[in-house]
Amino acid sequence: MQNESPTKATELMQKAVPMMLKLDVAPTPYNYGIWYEYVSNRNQKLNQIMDGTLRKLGHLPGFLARELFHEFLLPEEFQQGNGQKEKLANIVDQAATSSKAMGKGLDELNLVLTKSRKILNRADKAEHIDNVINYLEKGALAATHKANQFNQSLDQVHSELAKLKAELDDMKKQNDVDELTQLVNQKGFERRLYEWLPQAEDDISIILLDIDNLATINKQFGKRAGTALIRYIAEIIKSLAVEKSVLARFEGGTYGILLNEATLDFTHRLAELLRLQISEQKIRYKQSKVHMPQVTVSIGIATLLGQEGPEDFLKRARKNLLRAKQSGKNCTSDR
Ligand SMILES: Nc1nc2c(ncn2[C@@H]2O[C@H](COP(=O)(O)OP(=O)(O)OP(=O)(O)O)[C@@H](O)[C@H]2O)c(=O)[nH]1
Repeated sequence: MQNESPTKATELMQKAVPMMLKLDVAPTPYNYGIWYEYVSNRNQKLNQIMDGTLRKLGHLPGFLARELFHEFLLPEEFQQGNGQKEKLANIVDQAATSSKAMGKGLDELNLVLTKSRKILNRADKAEHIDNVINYLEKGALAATHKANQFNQSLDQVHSELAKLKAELDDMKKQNDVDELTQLVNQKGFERRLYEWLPQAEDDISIILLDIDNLATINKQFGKRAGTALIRYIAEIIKSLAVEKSVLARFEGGTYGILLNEATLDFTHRLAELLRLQISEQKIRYKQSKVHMPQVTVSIGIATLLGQEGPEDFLKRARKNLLRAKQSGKNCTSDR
């Protein structure tokens, strides 16, 4: 569920509640959540499934509502079960209770209106009209009271959702960080790649960089030295400070750099700059006077082609990295 403005949320609720009442849908948190999403019309797949089921069965079974809620409304982080899920379910529960009350209020108001119409049809004295006016006034007042309560509860739901969203954003950030280097991890890199691609207007490029012979370095100088080297290369990558980029470490000595507004030519030059900078480093062993042998990296680059999807794009960069390794290492390959 997105963080709507109160006006928009009220609008959606006012659409969802009558539909739920018409189809006699139980106001459970799951139902409330998916019907709210349904009327927002922003999730085509969910709407298709719901339309298809309603066509076939005439109603939406409870178990399906629960499954749809989990599949379409709970982001991955909520599903990891760290209290967020319950918090969200409570919020939905709270909103469902107030939407039920609002639904009842609307029903009562409808009843008042129907009765008033009947009385008016038969009214032939001024005092009848007076009675209808009083009756309508009372009905409208009661409905306004319920609507106010409903709006208050919506405000509360919104502030709680905003809190939850901030918690979730923090969690996402923490989940995306590689502890060793403080760069983004592979999952974070891929997440950005999936976010960037659909709205890509300019050239998007990937640099995949891998330390050459890390296994040998580990063997010769120890794993701690190898790990220190992984951190050191990460610092060199950070020092590039390229705008609109995502700097990541995947695993071992492999790094990924995602660049926005970067042509193949620019990316190639940047990759070569990095490669040369790394190969020129004189790295001392355990802060002694002994230097490690020259440390080199191999690089594969790729620039997004037309309608290419994120997986194929990344696969192409990996292929080019492999080609660089197979061409004798310490070089950059873009095909
Ligand atoms: N020191 C250290 N080594 C790691 C870490 N993670 C993975 N490795 C090691 O990195 C090595 C990577 O080995 P390979 O993938 O064979 O690559 P390589 O030896 O660098 O050889 P090429 O990539 O072909 O140049 C493996 O020996 C892993 O055990 C880490 O966090 N620290």
